[in-house]
Amino acid sequence: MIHLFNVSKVYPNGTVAVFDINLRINKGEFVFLVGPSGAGKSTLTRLIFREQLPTSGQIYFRERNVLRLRQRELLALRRQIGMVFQDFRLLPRKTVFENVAFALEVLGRSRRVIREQVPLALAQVGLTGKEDAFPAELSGGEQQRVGVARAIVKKPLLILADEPTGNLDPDTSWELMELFERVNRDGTTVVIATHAWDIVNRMRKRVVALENGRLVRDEEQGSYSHGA
Ligand SMILES: Nc1ncnc2c1ncn2[C@@H]1O[C@H](COP(=O)(O)OP(=O)(O)OP(=O)(O)O)[C@@H](O)[C@H]1O
Repeated sequence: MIHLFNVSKVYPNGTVAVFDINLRINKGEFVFLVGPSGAGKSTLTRLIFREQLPTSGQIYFRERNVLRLRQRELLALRRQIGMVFQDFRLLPRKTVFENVAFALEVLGRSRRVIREQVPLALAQVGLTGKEDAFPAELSGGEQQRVGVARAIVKKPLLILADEPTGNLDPDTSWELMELFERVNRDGTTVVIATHAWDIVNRMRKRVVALENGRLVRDEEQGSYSHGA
């Protein structure tokens, strides 16, 4: 599904954020992208979402070269990827329902589809009954579940989460991981950038480790040592 060939990213200030990465992620996989702060995890997720362009190398999403997409194809790519962020990025003046609905509105979905799909997504993340609440009225864990509902409501092929538990306590983090696991069991590919080593070690999933922008380890049922 995702294929990176010799991908490097050098920011304009000269920082080499990602260096010569080769990586293949297949449909249906659950992958943790780990590494210390500054290792290049966020940059890699931004490259896959094509929010950033690599300085060199090639990136394919479903056999399409994402560097050669026209505007329409770029929108199609983003429709197939649900992003989840550390800081939730909810719209504060919109309710839970409206936040999730917005993801479909920007895709031009009809009101009928929105009325049908938003409650389903909210039920999937366990937020039925919270439709009319505003983000500030929710706990961090609930806000992140809205973030996940917003990502899954588009029925993406891939969920790309950047440090999704960074603002959550351990119990809430676990609940979120169980949610990602359920989404993955239903067939969605899940890639999570994190330095939550305790969660990674308990989940026993594929672990791709970055250090100083380099891919240093790629293991099935991998682990991540504390402080690494
Ligand atoms: N827009 C930018 N301009 C210049 N340098 C950047 C930019 N974004 C990131 N960097 C640098 O690139 C390197 C990789 O950063 P990145 O955010 O990808 O790492 P990370 O592994 O996600 O870190 P963290 O866990 O702290 O989020 C770091 O040295 C960072 O300072």
